[in-house]
Amino acid sequence: MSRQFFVGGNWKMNGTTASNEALIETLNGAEIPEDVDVVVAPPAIYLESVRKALSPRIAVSAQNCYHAQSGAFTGELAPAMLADLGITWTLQGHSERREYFHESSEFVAKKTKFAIEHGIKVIACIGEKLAEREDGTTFDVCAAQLAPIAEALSAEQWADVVIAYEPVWAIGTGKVATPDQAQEVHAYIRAWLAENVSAEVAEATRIIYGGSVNGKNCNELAGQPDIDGFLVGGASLKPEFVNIIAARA
Ligand SMILES: CCCS(=O)(=O)CCC(=O)O
Repeated sequence: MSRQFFVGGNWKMNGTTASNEALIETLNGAEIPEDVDVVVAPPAIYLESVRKALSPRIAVSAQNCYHAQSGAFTGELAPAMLADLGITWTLQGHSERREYFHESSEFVAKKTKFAIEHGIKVIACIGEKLAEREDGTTFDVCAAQLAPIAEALSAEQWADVVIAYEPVWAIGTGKVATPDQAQEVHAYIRAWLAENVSAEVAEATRIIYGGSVNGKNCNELAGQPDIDGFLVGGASLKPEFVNIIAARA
């Protein structure tokens, strides 16, 4: 089976109305290959304006959303609100939320399931810290982060999931995993899915790489058999994001 390439841009906590307008103009003018799904994830405050201004060829994602549709959850947003704005994706479990907001893998799984049950697809982020890689526990960490998600979802719900592998030591550092390093973990993740979910889910699920992807390293990474795309940070805020989208083409 060939999996549709997937390129996400995580704007994180960046942007102004002026810089967003300039980036959207670039993206709206870009020729996007038919065999690539493209999603951008602006900060929550800009979701509505970005959705309204951006070509429908590009989907829009939240960077997080809660496991409730309303209630006393100050600062959170609900899947229903995303759907109301035409937002079709959300990130879940980004390492910065695990680190700074102490999100457990069980909490990430609960939010992932709730989002999918309410019509929002999920980019589920997993990945090891530098110390865990140096200790040789990368696979154990990824397995521990995947297990609650596998426990929570039905096989059918995996159709609404993209897994983003993010070696935390490569995020925003300029250090990028080598293609071999990334491929090794992606292959492990796919094998883990085959063993713990199903062969069909393992084959169909996009596993994308995130961690200092840019216009220079994207092609070699895209050539790896189990790298089905990217979740791009800083470079997604620049015109070079268009080159990264075309990496597979
Ligand atoms: C899988 C998450 C990757 S991300 O969204 O943090 C972008 C990576 C980077 O900033 O280098």
